Amino acid sequence: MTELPLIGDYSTPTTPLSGARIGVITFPGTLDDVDALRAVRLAGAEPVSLWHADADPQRTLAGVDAVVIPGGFSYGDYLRAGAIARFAPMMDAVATAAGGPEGDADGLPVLGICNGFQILTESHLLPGSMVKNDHLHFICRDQELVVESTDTVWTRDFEQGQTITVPLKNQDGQYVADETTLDALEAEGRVVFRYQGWNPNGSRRDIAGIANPAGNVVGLMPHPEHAVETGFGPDTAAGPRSGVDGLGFFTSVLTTLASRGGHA
Ligand SMILES: NC(=O)CC[C@H](N)C(=O)O
Repeated sequence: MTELPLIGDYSTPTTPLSGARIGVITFPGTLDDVDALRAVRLAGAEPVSLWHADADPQRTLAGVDAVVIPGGFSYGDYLRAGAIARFAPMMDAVATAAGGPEGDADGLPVLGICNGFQILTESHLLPGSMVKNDHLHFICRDQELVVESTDTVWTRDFEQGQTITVPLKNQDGQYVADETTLDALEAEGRVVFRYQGWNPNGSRRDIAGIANPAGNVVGLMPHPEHAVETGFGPDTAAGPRSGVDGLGFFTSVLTTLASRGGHA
């Protein structure tokens, strides 16, 4: 029987280190930071834990090449999911390093997963908003997504039109925006993922994930960091829990960083 690495041990050296350092922000109420750190390590980068209330966030961010804002219930989802976390000192520094709402193709790559996506919309780094699922229930399932855009730093290792399967688990997963914003997202190729087969939460135009104008900031509701390791991902034809489609997010950013010609 194949021996599996320990859950929670995100430092297990299964892949050579690329030299890149990728930070994962923890807020009070974050749940998925350890899985995100492990995904970073499995993709071949050095995982770096970041604290939301870091006393010198600019300096800390200068030491990482990219940032993941993970899932969970930051501040208990009080007020609205992500609405309090957006005021964290680390988020101010992330907004600046990422280039503000327009972004910066050479700026800090930022991936917001689920609660991280909610924090990015609340921070106005991505347009629109997340509201309660239309059926008003928490949902937890493996979800098929279509990759609509590979023109972002987090999706370039995928193929346009590719179907991937990653877990989805949330209560506030319905993506909403006004028609003008939705039309602009479509026209600018910034709809990065759409739900396939079934819209699990009533999201406008089946949108599961979007990018900022520069493509360095991406947010999505499903959880790629839970589909990076055989034995723990979604079921596939290759066997139970064998899905590793989420790994492409983390290798994509490494491809981007390598093409920039260096790391922090
Ligand atoms: N897994 C998550 O990050 C989901 C939590 C999120 N706050 C929600 O809408 O339920």
